[in-house]
Amino acid sequence: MFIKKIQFPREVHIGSNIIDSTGQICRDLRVDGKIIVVSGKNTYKIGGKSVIDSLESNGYDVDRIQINDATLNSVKAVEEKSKGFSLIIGVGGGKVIDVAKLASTNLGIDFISAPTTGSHDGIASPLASIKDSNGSTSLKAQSPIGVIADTNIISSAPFELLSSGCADIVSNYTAIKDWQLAKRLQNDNYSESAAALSLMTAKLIIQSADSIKPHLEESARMVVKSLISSGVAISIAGSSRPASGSEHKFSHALDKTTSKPALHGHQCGVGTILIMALYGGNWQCIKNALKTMGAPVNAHELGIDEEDIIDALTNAHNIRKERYTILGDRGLSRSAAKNLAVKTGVI
Ligand SMILES: NC(=O)C1=CN([C@@H]2O[C@H](COP(=O)(O)OP(=O)(O)OC[C@H]3O[C@@H](n4cnc5c(N)ncnc54)[C@H](OP(=O)(O)O)[C@@H]3O)[C@@H](O)[C@H]2O)C=CC1
Ligand SMILES: O=C(CO)COP(=O)(O)O
Ligand SMILES: [Zn+2]
Repeated sequence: MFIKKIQFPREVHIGSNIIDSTGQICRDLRVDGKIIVVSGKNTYKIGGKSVIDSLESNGYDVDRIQINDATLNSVKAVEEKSKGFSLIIGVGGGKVIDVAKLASTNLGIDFISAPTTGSHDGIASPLASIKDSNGSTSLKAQSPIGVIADTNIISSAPFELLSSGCADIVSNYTAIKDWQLAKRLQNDNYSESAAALSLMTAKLIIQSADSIKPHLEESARMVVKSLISSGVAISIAGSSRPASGSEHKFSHALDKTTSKPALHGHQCGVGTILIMALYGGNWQCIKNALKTMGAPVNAHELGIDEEDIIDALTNAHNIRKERYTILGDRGLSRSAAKNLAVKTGVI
């Protein structure tokens, strides 16, 4: 019998200074036992410390661990330190949330996601993107039991982090095209509702591009809600397919090739321009929307060498070969990649 399991967060809290209510939220969620807080070097000071203060003032026994990258080594380190704890809270960007999410899954304990940026759509999703020698692997994990998104912290972060989240959502456009193609050519599992939610979220963010402004809590709130909704689409699908296609393969390939990668969402945004052009779609509309949101639209704005863009385009099909996309099994030739990048103004 075919059984499908879909997990969603039980509670989502979005608001100004909501991070200071973490302890009470954990009490309301009936969290019992010791809690460990995972954060990064910057995000400990930005949010981790407030989370710990709030938990301690609500009587919790708390410890913390800092991680620097989203690798299996970091996941192992968190697992080692979290034995005997009943909940992991990830306070940070995508890297921290993915590591905390996967470690909690492996230990069989609960997880709360406390994003300090609106930079990626893994905030509420049940998947973790882990960096490895293949570039990146999307691993099944669990959804958070709760999301605590402090709009004061998120809107105070550098604006590029928020525009990166917007671009990560815009990339749903080409992700869905690839998913539909894989359904037609490979009979891949496809969910109409996940695809519709993912596409609607991308359309809404493009329609609202004008109102996404730096340091405005209302903008942060809108982007976070969209990121959560994109994460829900991922939950329904049970895979990142509604939010990750060949434009993401391009970004993961860039992470491998370039010495100084740009933000995940920004790379995916530029990938979306390129892949939309490959589909013969309205790439100019994608480009204009990204510009309006303040996201990069070319190699120069990404701070990446033009040659690295071509390398990533020609290597992208080798990332996650099992995931069928318009890049097919052979990918782009160097000359085709160059033509595409020149045509779209990416180089
Ligand atoms: N699981 C999923 O479904 C998804 C996962 N991802 C993954 O997420 C990652 C990308 O996330 P992203 O957030 O861009 O990258 P990072 O987590 O690497 O964060 C980028 C930088 O921003 C810093 N930072 C975070 N919050 C703030 C803040 N409020 N103010 C100032 N600096 C801050 C971080 O500090 P610090 O050093 O403290 O961490 C880090 O240096 C990728 O690994 C990607 O693959 C993306 C989409 C979906
Ligand atoms: O980045 C993601 C969705 O935005 C997750 O996708 P991946 O499966 O490509 O890591
Ligand atoms: Zn992404």
